[in-house]
Amino acid sequence: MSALDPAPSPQHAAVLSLATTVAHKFGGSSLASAQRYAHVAGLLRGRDDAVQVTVVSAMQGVTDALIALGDAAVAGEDWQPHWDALHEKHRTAAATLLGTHADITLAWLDAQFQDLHAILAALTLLGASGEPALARVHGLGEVWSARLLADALRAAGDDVAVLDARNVMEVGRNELGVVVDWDASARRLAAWRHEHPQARVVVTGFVARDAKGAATTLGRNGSDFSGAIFAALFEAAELHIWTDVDGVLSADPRAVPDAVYLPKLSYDEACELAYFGAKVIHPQTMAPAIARGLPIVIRNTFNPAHPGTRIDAAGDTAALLPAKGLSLVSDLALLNVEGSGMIGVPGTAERVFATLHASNVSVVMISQGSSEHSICCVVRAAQAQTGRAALERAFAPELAQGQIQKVTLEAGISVLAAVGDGMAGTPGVAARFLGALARARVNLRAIAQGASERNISVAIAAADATRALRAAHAGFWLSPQTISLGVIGPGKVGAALLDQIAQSAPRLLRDTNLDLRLRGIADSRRAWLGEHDSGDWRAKFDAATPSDLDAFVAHVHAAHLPHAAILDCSASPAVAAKYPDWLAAGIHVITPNKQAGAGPLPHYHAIRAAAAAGGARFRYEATVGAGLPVIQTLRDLLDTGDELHSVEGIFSGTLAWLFNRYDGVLPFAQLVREAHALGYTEPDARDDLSGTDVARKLVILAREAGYALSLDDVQVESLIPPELVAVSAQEFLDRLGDFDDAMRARFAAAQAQGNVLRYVAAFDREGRAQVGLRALPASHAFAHLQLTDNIVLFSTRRYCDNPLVVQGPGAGPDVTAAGVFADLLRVATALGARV
Ligand SMILES: NC(=O)C1=CN([C@@H]2O[C@H](COP(=O)(O)OP(=O)(O)OC[C@H]3O[C@@H](n4cnc5c(N)ncnc54)[C@H](OP(=O)(O)O)[C@@H]3O)[C@@H](O)[C@H]2O)C=CC1
Ligand SMILES: N[C@@H](CC=O)C(=O)O
Repeated sequence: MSALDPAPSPQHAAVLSLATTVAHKFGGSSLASAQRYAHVAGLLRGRDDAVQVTVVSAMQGVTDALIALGDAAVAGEDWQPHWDALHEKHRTAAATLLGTHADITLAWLDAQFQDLHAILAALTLLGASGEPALARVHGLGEVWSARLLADALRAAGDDVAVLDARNVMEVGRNELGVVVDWDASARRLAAWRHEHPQARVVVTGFVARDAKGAATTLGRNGSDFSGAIFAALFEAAELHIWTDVDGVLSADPRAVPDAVYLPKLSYDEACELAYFGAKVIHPQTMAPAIARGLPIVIRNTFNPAHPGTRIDAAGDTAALLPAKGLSLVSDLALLNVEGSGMIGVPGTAERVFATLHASNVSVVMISQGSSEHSICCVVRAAQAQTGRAALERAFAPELAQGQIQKVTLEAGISVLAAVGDGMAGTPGVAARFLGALARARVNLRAIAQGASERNISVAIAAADATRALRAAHAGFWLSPQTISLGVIGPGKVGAALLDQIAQSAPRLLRDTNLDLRLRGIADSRRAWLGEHDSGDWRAKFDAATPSDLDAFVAHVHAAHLPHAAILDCSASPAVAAKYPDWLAAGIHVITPNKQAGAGPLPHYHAIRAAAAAGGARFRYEATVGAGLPVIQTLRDLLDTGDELHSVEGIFSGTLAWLFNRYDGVLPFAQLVREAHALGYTEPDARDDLSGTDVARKLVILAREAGYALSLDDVQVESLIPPELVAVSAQEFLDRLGDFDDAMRARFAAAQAQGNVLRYVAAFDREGRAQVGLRALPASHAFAHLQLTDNIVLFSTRRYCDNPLVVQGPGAGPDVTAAGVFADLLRVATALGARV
């Protein structure tokens, strides 16, 4: 075995090798003040480890202060005030922590600071040539920290040994970083242990010695590495890394507030997540633990009752979901070398990466298609220009010859990675990951998956990063599928919809993992914009402020949320005119407003085209038959290859209700007013009585069946007296009673023939469309409807002898809102929610 072998040899492990030896490592945030040292001491004393080895970082901020002191000394700047401050900080901490037991520690600290003073004075004279002394300075924080913690334990009555790692841990360096000389370190530890057999040992993190015995450090985050090394040297049963979080989360909680805590990870998963910025120890620091199969537990110093995240070889064998977590690296750039001269030529990849290596550019991700036409890699943004310049120099002859067409650099890149042992060998994981990103309209610049199948990484625009992270997190069911909702028109239908959402949202979140997040409500004059839908929407809307529709939609379509939907419950053509833009931007549109489905044909086509191109959904089931599945039934017939022969029925809840109730005695106008009050009519009841609303529904169905029908093509019988066509909606209701005689006469004539009056719509395959009042025999199916019942008869090639019938209540705020809500849930299902 070489002296610099990465794994500790068991025969040279420390003399005390007990299954109950537990190593602990506390970082600077756990040791930020006297109170925290006291807390850590109490935590350690509360454990029943047979042998307890505790590796400590410097007090929070001290290593940075020591580096600054050393730099100031080398630069010949005045370091004395900073030395004073650091000295005072430690004296104060010691005095507060130890109280009446502080004297000896204070004297020791004073001597330590005098030594530091002498080194700094020497560095001031030596300047840049004082590198070894600098390393000594940088590691002093751990020496002081170990003494403070040990003295706190001693003050409480414990027998504690302090191990200065500079006397034991011997390291060298190679191109990949620090290499431990396990044999030498183990020999020294055995000798030290012989002199210090205590069951409690406090060890300085971060610092070590080189082969010549000079002080050195393990570099940034070196204390974690120290923890793993000493856990291995002491042959501990476990290493507990104490930090300020409960454990590892499935994603950065700042970007994904719903990130979940992961109780178990395998070493491989921890390495993948750690590299991508999750709050885990650095992969390199885990190497000694991995080599020995030593479990690492990430724990929270401030919540020691929490079990934390356990990292070991097995990981979470009971995990049900394939992906454990998502991580994101930002501040990256994409370098691409592209050219037909690269195809089939061996050595190009070697040249690309050798060039980047020679320029000290670290490669984060690599992707090459099998055509070999281009090789792209992701690098740190700060190194990107250097990398591109180096590649252009290296490939200058090929660029000049045209064998390589270009070397490009694209800034503003992030890499998102899905990580999990369960991804390996599980078909569909990539589809789920990439599908979630596609539905959130995230464009992928490059993709990489290694043969371990444990990590799939995608390079994306940094601007999409948070949205992508949340979409993928929800796509793997690690967090709820979130849809940002904006409701336009909190009138009768809109209010009912808002009430239904408020009532159902908690259950949907709990049972189906769907997070319907109401973030805006607008009418024609004002809007409430917010972040979350908890609380009474009416109270929120009472506080609405003047707003325009564009600002409202921009808020709802937040970049950080994966999906957005506008629920338009107005009857406004101006709002419907915006649908193509919204759909093109990826916003789903769900509406009972017929102005789009039955509006001008070019506009209708623009809506369809925008939805098809952008991938956003346009759902408008509630426009025909309110909550009844009319459009969906027609779609199902056609999608399965049937042909529409005709459609006929009663499409107006208002008119159905009016003619079901009208008996020639009750004033017709009174019934119209009642229908309006009950919320059956359109905002302007003339839309119903004029037949326009029915004609719109017929146009919507005809268009669904593939006919380019417009409202002008429909033969419409209006029930509006000509005198009331141009008056206001209210005046119409007020004066309609003046014209009751005409309706009474019509009713009497029908009744005399044994008929009933029904307002009927009909369309046939020749494109003939008409709506109007008909006198039908009392035996007719349309004569036996109840209340607001609609009835729609589809005659098709399959349903030719007997039509397919959809029947039920076709108007009213509650049923209409339910139809809109059901459309929203269908969209959510298409987005991956388990509704
Ligand atoms: N009632 C029913 O049974 C059915 C209704 N529908 C459809 O549902 C929709 C709503 O009907 P209903 O709730 O009865 O109507 P209401 O008149 O009760 O509500 C309409 C809402 O839209 C708002 N609104 C109007 N114009 C605009 C605009 N330009 N921008 C933003 N908001 C606007 C209104 O607010 P304000 O004017 O104060 O700004 C009001 O809040 C209609 O399209 C209707 O055809 C569909 C099927 C059945
Ligand atoms: N006013 C309409 C409402 C539904 O579209 C009707 O009465 O049917």
